[in-house]
Amino acid sequence: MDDLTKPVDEESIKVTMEDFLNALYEVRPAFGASTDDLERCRLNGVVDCGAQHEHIYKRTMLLAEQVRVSKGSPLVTCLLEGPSGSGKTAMSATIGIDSDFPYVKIISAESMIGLSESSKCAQIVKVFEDAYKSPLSIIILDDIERLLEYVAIGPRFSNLISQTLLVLLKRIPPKGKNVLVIGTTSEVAFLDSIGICDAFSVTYHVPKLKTEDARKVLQQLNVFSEDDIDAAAEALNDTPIKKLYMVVEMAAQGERGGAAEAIYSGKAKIRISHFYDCLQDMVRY
Ligand SMILES: Nc1ncnc2c1ncn2[C@@H]1O[C@H](COP(=O)(O)OP(=O)(O)OP(=O)(O)O)[C@@H](O)[C@H]1O
Repeated sequence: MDDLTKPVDEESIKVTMEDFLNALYEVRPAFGASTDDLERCRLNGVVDCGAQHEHIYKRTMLLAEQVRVSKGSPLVTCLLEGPSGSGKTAMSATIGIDSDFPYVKIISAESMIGLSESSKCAQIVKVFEDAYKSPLSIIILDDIERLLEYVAIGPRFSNLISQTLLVLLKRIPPKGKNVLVIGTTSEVAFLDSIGICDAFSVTYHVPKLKTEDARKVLQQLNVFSEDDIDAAAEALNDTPIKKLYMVVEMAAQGERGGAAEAIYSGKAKIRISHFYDCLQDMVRY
């Protein structure tokens, strides 16, 4: 409004349904399980990745159950460590969703990009403070080494964030508030060296897939013919689930591209020779 002497056009200052909806989506509640964030960590859905993954999932769900009924230990902390791409974040997100806890938040480096060290600390503390207001909470500290700004050369990391995490991992929540903290890392030796591993009550190793695990995943994806599935699984021995998805997706495009739809709808299958070629291309990714 440039000219304040003009009569007010009432139509233009009315709040419309569109304004209301925009505001509603803009203001995100601090509480509640952030299901969208969690779902984004498992865009491929969830497939059965074999016995070891299943075992860790069950054990961590038991910890969530322990937190739910606990009177005496309001804080349980669990570290999932393993090679990059082995499925640690997806598993934590699945536990966050399946636990049905009223407050589930994931703290990741992506959500704090560009922030200063002290702002990151403040944000991490805020998530814990919010959790202390809910009777049951899960906090996922994703890729702890990245939260700590760890660089292998040096090695360098943020001592401020590391000290903050150490305090939070040991701070007992207020009476009647129970918290499960799940941390993930692919740099367990580094976390051990700065005492963060010791701050967790339990640590589980999330491994790469073995031949039989890869076979299970490939069977569920249903993109190879029965004759080729064993050979493909054999070639994928000791592969992280992330790499398996990547190579299958590449191979599903076909040699000339455009084959993915037919393959994922079950009308065609991936040619094993093309699959080997794609795998070879990904010696390191
Ligand atoms: N059980 C599963 N079913 C289907 N897809 C999965 C499963 N586990 C992991 N994935 C997929 O594999 C990819 C890598 O998983 P994720 O990010 O959880 O690995 P990570 O171990 O946390 O990796 P990083 O250490 O690099 O963070 C993701 O795209 C995820 O969707």
